[in-house]
Amino acid sequence: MASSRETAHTEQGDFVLGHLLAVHEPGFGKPSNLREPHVTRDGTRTVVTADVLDGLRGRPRTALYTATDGRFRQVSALGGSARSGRFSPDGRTLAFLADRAVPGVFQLHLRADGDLGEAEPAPAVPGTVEYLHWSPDGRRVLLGVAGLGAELSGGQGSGTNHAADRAEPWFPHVEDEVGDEAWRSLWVYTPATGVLHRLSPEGLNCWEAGWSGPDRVAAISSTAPGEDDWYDAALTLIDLGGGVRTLLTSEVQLGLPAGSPDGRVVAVVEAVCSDRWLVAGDLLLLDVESGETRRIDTRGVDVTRLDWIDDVRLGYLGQRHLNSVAGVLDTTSGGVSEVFDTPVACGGSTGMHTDGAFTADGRVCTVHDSYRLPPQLVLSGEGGDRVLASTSHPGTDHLLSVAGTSAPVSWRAPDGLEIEGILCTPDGDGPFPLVVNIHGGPIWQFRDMWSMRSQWVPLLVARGYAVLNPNPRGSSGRGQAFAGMVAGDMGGADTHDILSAIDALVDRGVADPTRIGLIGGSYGGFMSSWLVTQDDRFAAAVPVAPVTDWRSQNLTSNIAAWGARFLSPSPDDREARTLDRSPVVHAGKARTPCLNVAGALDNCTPPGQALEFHRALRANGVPSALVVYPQEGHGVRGYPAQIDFLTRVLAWFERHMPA
Ligand SMILES: CSCC[C@H](NC=O)C(=O)N[C@@H](Cc1ccccc1)C(=O)O
Repeated sequence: MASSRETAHTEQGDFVLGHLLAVHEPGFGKPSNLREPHVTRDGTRTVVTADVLDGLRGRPRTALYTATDGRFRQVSALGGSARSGRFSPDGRTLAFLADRAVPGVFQLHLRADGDLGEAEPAPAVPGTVEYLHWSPDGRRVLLGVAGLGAELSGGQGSGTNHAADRAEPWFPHVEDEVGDEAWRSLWVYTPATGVLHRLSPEGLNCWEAGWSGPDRVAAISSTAPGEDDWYDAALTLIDLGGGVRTLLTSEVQLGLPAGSPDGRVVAVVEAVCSDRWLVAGDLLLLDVESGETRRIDTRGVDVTRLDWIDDVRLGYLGQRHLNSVAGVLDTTSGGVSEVFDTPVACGGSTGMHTDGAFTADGRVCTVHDSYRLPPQLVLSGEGGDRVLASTSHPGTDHLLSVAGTSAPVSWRAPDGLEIEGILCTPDGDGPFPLVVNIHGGPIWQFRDMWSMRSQWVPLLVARGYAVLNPNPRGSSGRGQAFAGMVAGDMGGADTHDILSAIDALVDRGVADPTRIGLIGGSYGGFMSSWLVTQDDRFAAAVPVAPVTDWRSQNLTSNIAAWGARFLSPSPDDREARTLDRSPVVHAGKARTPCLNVAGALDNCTPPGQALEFHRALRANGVPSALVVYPQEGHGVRGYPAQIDFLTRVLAWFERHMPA
């Protein structure tokens, strides 16, 4: 095992570094993960955001690419990062976000067709632009702007935007009245006049918005800017004069607002959610004049993306069981026709959920990836899939040569409910030592994705471990009733969904019952800590960014109110649940060696959570190590921290349950 002071020069350290270099070095400077696929309505031009690693240091920058003649070509050569490319409705101007002036602070840039020079920056907004949308008439651009003190969601890495980076090292962390920099606002830029103006009024925090006709915007907004306030946000309509009208509130969460080009209908997704911007659920249509709401039958698809093709046709993408689905809804008749239904993850490896954009004739531009398919940009339609360009290179070939294979699996929970997942196995016959990789959220979903979205999965398979990626109740893709089963029962029935998976894989000869391990981040970190207190079969566990004590989590997290409500919807038994679902309270029952990992800058699951469980395990004589990365938030994202983290993960499993 590596010492606490260094990870270099261990066998695992050498292996991890060699593995990462073999996988990434051939791709240095090239597009790797792809997200935000976009296409002109005539289908002739595409743009996509890609991660670009220049070396194993820091975090990847992002760049914009288009696909021509089967290859990716970088769209803009501005320094820094660029993302969120969107063509104007006539396809002639590309708008995108770039942080050329101040790293991490994104501003709007525009490049017109036939313009040989670099893109021109629009006037700067006070903050960083998170997303942009062209108005349906192409005259204006809507900008979603986060103040530099606005909180980031767990999926964004937690912490705040940039205020902390600018402070001197001696400067204290201050929590006081909410300042202007904490808010999210909407701005409108008119390219023809060069005028930029703020649209949303003071006191309205706009999390997400889209146009509703050329003169109004549909927004998900709340009256306070804290991360917890998102869970109660309403759908509002804001006109260009700043007038605000509430269209819809919900018992659960609302997201992905998108108005029809003529402004008569607003589409929105209603879903039970655990994390901001991770929205997968029911499609609702609201008549703006009458306020009448229709729930659309999308045939079991949890909708994750909306794109109006014209005033009547609404394109949507989403997830059904383990598949990605795209369809077109005729909003007049309510009929849907599906464009594809595929086991390939469409944008899942980085974009969290299925994503894509539609052409006028109903084709879909999306990113295909699976455990054995490096991400590629694809245009899909009636004639099948046309691959526009692929991110494969000798490094991805190397990964495929060591990463084994993936397959969908299912099993029955003790109450008879069928649960699904993706099993990754090394070459050869089992039984294998098994690591159960538990996803975060809890409302999210594993699909068959490139690396299963974590470098540790192919790394463990390369060293002889099978890795099960389960979707217990509470996961997306099975409808809102299934997702909602975890609300009010975290660590309840989902515990048995995972234990029954292990029983099934042992029975099937896949897993060796003496070598079962756990790993997971965020909610997956909670479940990894929780499971070792509920069952003694685990040989090793690596909880990352976990919740281990709901009482202190509820006092220190920036999503404390969400946690309390998800523990129990009824305040009456919340106190009892806070105790009996906290791993620290049950640490005396644990026997499993745990490697507890956290980021010092994590506001979502603060590092004290990992510390508490580590100390509680030690107090009970259970082998435990604590690793806190000083520059990381929610999850371990930067290099060289990732090299260190992966080395410690591998060393922990190889020490306690060798393959
Ligand atoms: C993919 S699940 C996303 C929701 C999750 N929140 C809580 O469970 C989350 O924010 N996950 C982040 C951060 C993370 C990654 C790896 C290990 C720990 C945390 C993410 O998956 O990027």
